Amino acid sequence: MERPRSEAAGCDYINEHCQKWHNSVVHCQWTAEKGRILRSRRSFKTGDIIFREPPLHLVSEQPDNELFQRVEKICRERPRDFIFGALWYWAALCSLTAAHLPEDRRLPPVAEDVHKRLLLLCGMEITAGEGEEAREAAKVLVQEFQLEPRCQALDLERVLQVWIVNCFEHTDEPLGYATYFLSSFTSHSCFPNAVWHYDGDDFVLRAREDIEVDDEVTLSYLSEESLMSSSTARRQKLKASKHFVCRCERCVDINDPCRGFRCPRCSAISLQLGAAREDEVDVGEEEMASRQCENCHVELGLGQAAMLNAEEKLLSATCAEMEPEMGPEANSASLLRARTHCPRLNSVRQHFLLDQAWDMMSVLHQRLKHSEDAERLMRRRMEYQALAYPGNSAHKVWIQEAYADMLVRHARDKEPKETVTEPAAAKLRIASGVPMGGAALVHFCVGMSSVSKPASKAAHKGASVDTPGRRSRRDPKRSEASERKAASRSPAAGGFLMRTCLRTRKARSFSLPLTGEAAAFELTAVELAQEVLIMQELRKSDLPEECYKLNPFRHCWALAVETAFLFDERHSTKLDKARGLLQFADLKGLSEEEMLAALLCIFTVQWYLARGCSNIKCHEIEIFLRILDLLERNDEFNSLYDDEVRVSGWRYAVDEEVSYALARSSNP
Ligand SMILES: C[S@@+](CC[C@H](N)C(=O)[O-])C[C@H]1O[C@@H](n2cnc3c(N)ncnc32)[C@H](O)[C@@H]1O
Repeated sequence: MERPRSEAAGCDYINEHCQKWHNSVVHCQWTAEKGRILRSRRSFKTGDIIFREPPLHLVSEQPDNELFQRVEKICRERPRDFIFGALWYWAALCSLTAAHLPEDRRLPPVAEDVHKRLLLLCGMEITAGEGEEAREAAKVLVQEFQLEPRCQALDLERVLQVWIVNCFEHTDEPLGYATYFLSSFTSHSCFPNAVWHYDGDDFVLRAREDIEVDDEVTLSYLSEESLMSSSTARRQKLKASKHFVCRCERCVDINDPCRGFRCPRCSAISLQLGAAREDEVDVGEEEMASRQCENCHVELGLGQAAMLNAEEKLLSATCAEMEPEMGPEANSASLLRARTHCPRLNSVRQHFLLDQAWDMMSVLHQRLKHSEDAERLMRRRMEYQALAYPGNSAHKVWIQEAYADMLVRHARDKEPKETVTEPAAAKLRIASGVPMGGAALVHFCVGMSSVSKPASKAAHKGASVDTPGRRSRRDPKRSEASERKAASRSPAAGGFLMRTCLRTRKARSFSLPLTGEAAAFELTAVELAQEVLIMQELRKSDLPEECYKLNPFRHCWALAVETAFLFDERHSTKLDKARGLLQFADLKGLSEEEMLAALLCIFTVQWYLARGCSNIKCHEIEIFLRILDLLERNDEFNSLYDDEVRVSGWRYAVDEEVSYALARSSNP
């Protein structure tokens, strides 16, 4: 009798595993469209941890190991057969069981159950069929390491495929790869409701949007930037790298807000002419000709379709032409050409290629000191992106940050530097919608900490944009560390640095219980203080000299000033409080870390409240209250203040503001 599909696909085993280790928070299910998927068994709020799991298997380069050296040598000598880096093959060799290995066991074996779970990742139990054959590389390695008769080339080929499809880059030096079990059954979506990050070795999956019971849990295999491109472009990318056609809700929508065209007949912007349908990875001219504009309902026709295609190609060529000129030595010839071409593109509208062109054009404009043009293009990018992607997006925030930085830079170019003080700069940032350089922290420290900022095209031509690759076949030569280094040199790298720190050293700080159980609260004042130190780094270049004079809290002071300006009407009170805190710390020897931490929290919460953000129930408030707890218990601190400004007074004020903001957000 044929086994039920779910059992054949290992779903029963996966669900038992999930019950044992993850309290059945998700349920694995077989679907004809996507294979095994995970459905949520409970609801999650944005930022909540869905589950965390340790690696199933970790493998690193071992430059001193003679066996690893042999693999490296073979890779060097036979590049046609060994198309991946040596670590991929080493990982496969290190994934065999004792039963596969020769008696001498010089290769480290894995336990039987680890091997079984590794094979399940690729659905080997389902797919391994007759006619399956190992490739040359596996055959060569089996011979080289004398693995036969215990291990056949096909056995090695299978574990190699497991690594290729399911690998996460884990460490930089030495380069190390990891596989995870449950996480590997999460489907991709171009509108994902989850996001992952590391916490030490653990893989942590968090809600990126609110998730309801029975919702499928998805994450993005594409970079944040790629999520801004058209359904056809996204599908092409996934097809090329992961060999499947995406059927997520954005890809199957008959509207594609990333590939809009102006209808040649009625002039309205149509989002349907270029949207992918069914399993299309491309919408050819003929297919487009048969499409109707959703506004005038007239079929496009071949002639008009050819014109739209020609315009799109011209735009694509213009982008390609500009890209090589984005390095530091760039001249403005490509800008002149782009400026000539782009206005001719009357029909390409609400289109991701335009967004890319504006990106490069704004950088070039900036270099030529055409500040108004540069700003205008950034605003158009923000408009495009607001429509293009419907949810939380790190990419949107990066662009806003870059725009805010640009406004400040331009103001300082125009006026004597000292007149654009930090408070004035803060005001400019407010106008841009992102008042503080660390806005990405506020929005994304929970949900988006796994997402790297792509290196600026202008500063780092050719830097990878699809990072970090979930299951990506990354070029192992380009380590994450080198990308990070490159990106940190770019002008708008602040958010990136911050996220990188969160992801690598500090992810733990943000694994806060959003439910409010103080016992499980893991954040320490020192960890928060580290955050402030990162902020200091980001801000050094921006701060006016006088801010630095207030040693030892100079950067915090500048932050205080800036924050105070976010609350114009309460300016003096906040400033006084900040000053009081600093004096207190200075005189009474409260640890610098605690003070810095308190300040950061206060500012973050204030910022949040000022924006009337409906999400305020989340961790910022908890951090703040926790710090207040610390301070409240400190009698010396309290004795310095009269009743009005005592910590308990602050707590009361925060409670009030929280209720007010909550009421406002539910009653706009
Ligand atoms: C890492 S696996 C996820 C688990 C997989 N469903 C399984 O059963 O092993 C990635 C594979 O899942 C399927 N998949 C994931 N997301 C998909 C999507 N949005 N549309 C179609 N197929 C998808 C594709 O077959 C893809 O190669």
